[in-house]
Amino acid sequence: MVSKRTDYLSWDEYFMAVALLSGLRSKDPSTQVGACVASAANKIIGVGYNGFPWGCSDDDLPWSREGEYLDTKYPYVCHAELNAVLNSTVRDLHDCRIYVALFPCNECGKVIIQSGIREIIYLSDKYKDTDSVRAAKLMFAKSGVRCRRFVPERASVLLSFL
Ligand SMILES: Nc1ccn([C@H]2C[C@H](O)[C@@H](COP(=O)(O)O)O2)c(=O)n1
Ligand SMILES: [Zn+2]
Repeated sequence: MVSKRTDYLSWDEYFMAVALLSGLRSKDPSTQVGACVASAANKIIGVGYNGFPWGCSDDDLPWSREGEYLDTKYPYVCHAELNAVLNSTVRDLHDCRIYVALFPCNECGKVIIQSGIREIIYLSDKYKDTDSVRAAKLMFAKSGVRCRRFVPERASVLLSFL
């Protein structure tokens, strides 16, 4: 009898890989973030990546990190989590989880909580010492939104077009 494959992706690996793949669409030169919303039944409900809003050309607005606030990307860029929630095929995200490459900021934290998402699975927490992430964690704790770090059991997932 032929046995089934054993090295298939776990649900966590699958949704995190989709999040990371989505992040490859980002034009941000320094940090590319992708996010994937999954339902309790393990269906993909929405994906997103960080980028400028509709109608705001990637070539017109600044991608700088430093300088006058209005000359940086920060006031303009939509975060991956916001886009994943807004791109969702259903409006009610109760009991969904979101996979994201980078721990959510406070603004996305509010969106995640209000959408009904119950769990955040993140890869990096590189901005953990910022007030934004501290505020997000405080809100998640109060709202009962669980947060857990994705602990990889394999170093990479290979995609090949050849
Ligand atoms: N959870 C997050 C955090 C950040 N982003 C976006 C916002 C920017 O485009 C970029 C961060 O840029 P950096 O300050 O590292 O140059 O990542 C996001 O989508 N989700
Ligand atoms: Zn954010």
